Formats: sequence, C-alpha cells, structure tokens
Amino acid sequence: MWHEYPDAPSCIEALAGHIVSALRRDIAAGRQAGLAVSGGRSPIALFDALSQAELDWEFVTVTLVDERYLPPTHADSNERLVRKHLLRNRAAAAGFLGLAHPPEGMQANLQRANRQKHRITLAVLGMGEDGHTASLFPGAPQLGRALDGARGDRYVHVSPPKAPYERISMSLNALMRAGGLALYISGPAKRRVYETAAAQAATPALPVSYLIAQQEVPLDVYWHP
Ligand SMILES: O=C(O)C(O)[C@@H](O)[C@H](O)[C@H](O)COP(=O)(O)O
Repeated sequence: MWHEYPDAPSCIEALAGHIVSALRRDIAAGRQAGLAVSGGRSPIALFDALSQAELDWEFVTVTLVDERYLPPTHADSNERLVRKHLLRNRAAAAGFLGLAHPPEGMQANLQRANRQKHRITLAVLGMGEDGHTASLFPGAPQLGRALDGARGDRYVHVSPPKAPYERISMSLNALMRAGGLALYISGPAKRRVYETAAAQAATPALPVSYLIAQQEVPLDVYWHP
C-alpha cells in the first residue's frame, strides 16, 4: 500500500506508528518481536523518533536488513548508525544482533548471521535510485543467488558493482518470510524509480521490483517529497 505525506516529519510520525503497532502486536501475542532495519541516510530521523516510542523494547530484537563489511566503529557502518540513533532513549532496552565483525572473515560472518532464526516482525527498507533495496544491487555477481526464492539462507554476501564496501544482505527469501515490509523513500527521483519498477514485472535490473510484484507479505511504502 502507498502512503504519501506532505513532509518528512508527518511521514516519519506515521511510519514510526506503523512500526510500533506491528511490534506491539507480536509482543501482545506473547512473542519476542524482531525489527530489521536498513542503513543509509534516510532512516536517521526515523530512528531518532522511534527511539522515544513507548513500547516494551526489552521484548524487541533489532537486527539489520543489510550491513557494510566494516568494523562497527566505522563512520559508514550501519550498526554504528543504529547504535547511535535507534538503540537509545526508550529503545536502549532492545536487544541487538549485528552482522559484520571484521577481522573475522566474510564467510564466518555469514555463518554467524545465518544462525539467526528469530522471527522478523517487520523489515524496514530503503531504496537507491538504481532500484536497489537492502544490498540487493543491480549487476552484483551474487544477485541471482540473493533473489533465488528456493535458497534458504537468510543473509548473503553481495559485492555492489558501484556502491562502496562488500555487503551482507538479507536475501529476497528472508524478506518474504518477514511479517511485513515497510519501504521508506522520499523525493521525486525515488518516486519515479518506484513507479517504473511497479509498472513492470519483477526484473533484476530493478531489484525493488521483486518486493512490489510479490503477494506473500504486505508491503507498505511511505513517501514524502
Ligand atoms: O546502504 C545501505 O546500508 C542500505 O540499507 C540501502 O539499501 C539504503 O537503504 C539505500 O541505499 C537508501 O539509502 P539512502 O537512505 O542513503 O538514500
């Protein structure tokens, strides 16, 4: 479903409400809730707002949709971003599972990440103007594997052809097993990319199209100019 707001604060308030409601439903059902979040610039204000939400955060496990293969202290680490903006205030009580632990090698990191079996209540995604979402980048050599619905791995290694850093990304299959997907985008350029992807069948040229075309898990798109 497409949700459109006139500005960032109203969009973030609505999206934060959506996220909190989903987590609350799982907690009320007696389950540990799982929130998977993305990095990049877009979610910073969302994380700041979410960190103050009234919720039984101790029943929430936060993890990452994707991560750059960097030490968690690096300025471009998604873990660093989440620790700095989300896991504070009320949300400091949440659990956290990171993905990248160099100097441990990529394969060891993947094995560790793939031991994660907990339920993902909601995955919060971003999108690039090249149509990537999570770290499912068009043209990446591992993209076919990452989009292969028959493969069970929750996380895969992705080498972006143009963006920096090796990545660990949730596979399409793992995203399809989440309770819900929320895509947060802004600006006319990303809207055009989204509309182009929505107007055609799923194509590896625009990986976000796989999320739009599928019917298995609800996709809520939050957009503001
Ligand atoms: O790079 C990451 O870590 C991501 O999770 C990625 O998928 C991100 O969500 C988009 O690239 C949008 O990034 P911006 O919000 O910076 O435009």
